[in-house]
Amino acid sequence: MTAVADLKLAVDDLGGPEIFRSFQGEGPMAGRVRTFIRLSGCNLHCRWCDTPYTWNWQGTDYRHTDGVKFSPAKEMTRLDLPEALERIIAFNAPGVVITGGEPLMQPQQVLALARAIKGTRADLSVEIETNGTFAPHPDLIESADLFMVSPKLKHSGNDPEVLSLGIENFRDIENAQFKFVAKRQTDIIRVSQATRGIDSRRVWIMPEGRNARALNNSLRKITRATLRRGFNLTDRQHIRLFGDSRGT
Ligand SMILES: Nc1nc2[nH]cc(C(=O)O)c2c(=O)[nH]1
Ligand code: SF4
Ligand SMILES: [Mg+2]
Repeated sequence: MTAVADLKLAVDDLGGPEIFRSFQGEGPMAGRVRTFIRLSGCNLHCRWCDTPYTWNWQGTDYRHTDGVKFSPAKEMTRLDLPEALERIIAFNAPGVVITGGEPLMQPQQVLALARAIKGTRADLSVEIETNGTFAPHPDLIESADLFMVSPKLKHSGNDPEVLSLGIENFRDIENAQFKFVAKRQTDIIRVSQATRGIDSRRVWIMPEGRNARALNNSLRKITRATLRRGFNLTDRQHIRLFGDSRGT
C-alpha cells in the first residue's frame, strides 16, 4: 500500500495546525458542535474570502479586499494522517467539517482522512466544504455525509465558469447541498437561473460579510428575494459569535 502524503493545513493564531471545535456557523448544520480542520491552498481567489491566509501568497497578483499578502512558509503546516486523526478525535464533537481553502485540492489526503474518521468513529458525521470546482472521487462520496458546495458568483472576482462548474460537478450527488454567497437581490436571480432543475431544498443563500454590520447589510438586500424563490437562508453565526478570527 502506498503511503498517503501529509495533509497541508492552515495555521492558527498560536502557529499550530488550524483544527478547532466550534458551532457550525453556516448552512443546514448551523448551530451543531463540530470539529473543523482547515486545509491550506485554494484554486480560486475570492475578493471577499475570509481565509485569504490559505492562498493569497506573496508574489501573486490576486486581488483581495484586505490587500494583504501571506507567506506560505508561515501560513502552511503539515500533519500526517494519524496525527491529524488523533487531534480531530480528541475534540470529541459529533461531527467533523473538512474545510479550507479548497480541501479537494488534496483529494487523496481528504479521502484517507474521511475513511480514517469513519473507521475510528463510524458515528461521526463527515462534512466537506468545497467550492465545487473539483469533482469528488466516488469513494469520497461514499465516505462523506455531506458536501456543502459553494459555487462562486461574479462578485467573487473569479472566472464566470466556476459557477456552473461547481453546480454540475455536484448536481447528481445526493448528499450534496449548495450554498451561495450573496450580497444583492440580483444574486438571487442569478442563483435561480443557475440552479434550474435542482430542488430548492438543496439550495442555501448566505449573506456576504466578515462582520455583523456587513452581514446585516447583505441580509437586508437578499432576504425577501430568497424567500420568494423558496431557497433556504443561512446566516454566518460564527462571525456574530466570535468575529472574523482563526480557530472559530
Ligand atoms: N464556525 C464555523 N463554521 C463554519 N462553517 C464553514 C466554515 C468555513 O470556513 O468553511 C466555518 C468556520 O470557519 N467556522
Ligand atoms: S473558494 Fe473559498 S477558500 Fe477559496 S478563495 Fe473562495 S472563499 Fe476563499
Ligand atoms: Mg470560514
